[in-house]
Amino acid sequence: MDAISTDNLTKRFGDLTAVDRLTLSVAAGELFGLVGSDGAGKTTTMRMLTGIMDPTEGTARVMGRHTVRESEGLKEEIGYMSQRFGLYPDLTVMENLHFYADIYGLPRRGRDEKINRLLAFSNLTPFGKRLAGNLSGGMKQKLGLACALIHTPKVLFLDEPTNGVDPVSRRDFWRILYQLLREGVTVFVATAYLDEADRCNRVGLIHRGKLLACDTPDNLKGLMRGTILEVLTPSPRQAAQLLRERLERESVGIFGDRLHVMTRNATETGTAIEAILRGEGVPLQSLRPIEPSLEDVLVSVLTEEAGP
Ligand SMILES: Nc1ncnc2c1ncn2[C@@H]1O[C@H](COP(=O)(O)OP(=O)(O)OP(=O)(O)O)[C@@H](O)[C@H]1O
Repeated sequence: MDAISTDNLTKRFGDLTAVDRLTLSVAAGELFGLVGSDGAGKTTTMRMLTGIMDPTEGTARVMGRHTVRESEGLKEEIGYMSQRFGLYPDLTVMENLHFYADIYGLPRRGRDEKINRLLAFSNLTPFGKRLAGNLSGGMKQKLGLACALIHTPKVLFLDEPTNGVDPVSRRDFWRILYQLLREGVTVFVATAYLDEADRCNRVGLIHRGKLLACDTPDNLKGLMRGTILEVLTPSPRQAAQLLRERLERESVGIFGDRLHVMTRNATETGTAIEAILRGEGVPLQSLRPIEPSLEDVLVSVLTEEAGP
């Protein structure tokens, strides 16, 4: 049985179609990433999958339960960490966990053991008595996760869980997610970070409510039509501006200190890049074709979607 399956799941707000005929399935034990920029429809999808919002059309099932007709039973099966997950800043870490244990009606017997296990699991044991409001961003995130796991859900929904969290805490958070996967939990994570998407078993690219592509990160990279040329120069911004002005069909992105130029004809574009930069006196340190990243794939899929 699939852990999650949707059939033409659609949500409209007036004239706006926030989620547009989304059909996908996620196998039990899978780590699935829903990737898209702000406003793409990730949160709305998640709200429908968790039974918080009814779809306008279409259906979804999670662990076999219909998200509208069986929303009560559904809540026992799932954990949901929303973007503004409800931690109580005036309660301690421990008290927050007890509060969620009460909400989910966890039996008294075994409750302390469960809470201690979750504290250890999320590396929060030394902070049990600290007020949640005084935790760092990364620790708040981990406490939110621990609260979402209090009733041992089979499917975990995470809406941009590491947004605004420092890179070390993000890595830590993902280590915890992998541990959950080993325990057989299915994880459905929405993210705008493409490096996080790369860690998922499968990824769905969503844009303006539509699922544009859905596959393993490697297969998605295989969708790229064309080549990425990596340009290394001490003046990436100036170079990007020049290349955007002069190259007609190619898209130019800045990735840290280097540029990615997406092209259908690597030889011709390579020669053009050299000539443009030389002509303007911009030094070129290196120019080479590279493997596309998921970010390149997203740009390429979106460019095609937008049309010529
Ligand atoms: N309750 C609502 N009423 C009207 N429009 C809404 C509502 N909720 C979301 N939208 C709109 O639906 C679209 C999709 O929003 P959604 O929050 O699902 O996107 P998202 O991919 O999760 O982005 P973000 O990361 O910014 O939350 C947006 O245009 C948003 O403005």
